[in-house]
Amino acid sequence: MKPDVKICGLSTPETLEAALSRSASHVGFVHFARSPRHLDIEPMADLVRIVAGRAETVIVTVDPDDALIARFAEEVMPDWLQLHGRETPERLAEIKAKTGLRAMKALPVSEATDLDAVAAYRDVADRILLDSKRPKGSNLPGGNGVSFDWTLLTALDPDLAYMLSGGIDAGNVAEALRLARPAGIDVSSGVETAPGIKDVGRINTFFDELDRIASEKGPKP
Ligand SMILES: O=C(O)c1ccccc1N[C@@H]1O[C@H](COP(=O)(O)O)[C@@H](O)[C@H]1O
Repeated sequence: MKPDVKICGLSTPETLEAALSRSASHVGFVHFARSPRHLDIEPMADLVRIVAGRAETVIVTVDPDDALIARFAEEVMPDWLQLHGRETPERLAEIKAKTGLRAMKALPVSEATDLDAVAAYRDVADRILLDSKRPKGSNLPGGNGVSFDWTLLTALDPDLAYMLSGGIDAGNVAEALRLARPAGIDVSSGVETAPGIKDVGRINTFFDELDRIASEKGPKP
């Protein structure tokens, strides 16, 4: 089955259109002040309006308080909140109840035991996102463009439909899909020319590679 493809950290109408025209299943917008991809509520709402149902929309945020989640729900109206902080399973349930939005919980992975956290979240999160752990020296919990050892994921319950992120790009997505078999992949730095600068050419190259992978898997005459 074709994986979901989320292009994250979009901030311009041109790059958003590029992702939509190549049938991204999800498009993501970051609200985190320290991020080079940070968008305030109003510009984020403008981009979500452009999407107009052509893909699922995701706000990426970190430990949001109640006032912020209320603004997301009322002023941006995305389909999903991606929670990339230290939100507990209880807080996740509370955020879902307060907003009525679906929640994707990012869990940081660098070693096998990090996957133990999946059990606590899988019943409350609508999707688990397995991302690389923050590298030393970075002040961002995600969007660092680094990958982790995807062979660790072979130990996961095969029924877990998770998203994979962290340093995925056109050069390694075939290997990511082969080793990790995720239900979806999530890409940000891998389609940028510099942190926060998405590139239409790189977005197209990424989807070209996905098309190539799909054609290799297609039925042989
Ligand atoms: O992109 C950011 O700046 C960011 C900030 C705070 C939390 C998460 C963030 N990004 C998310 O991290 C993953 C992996 O990104 P990458 O492909 O390794 O650059 C992805 O979900 C981003 O949206």
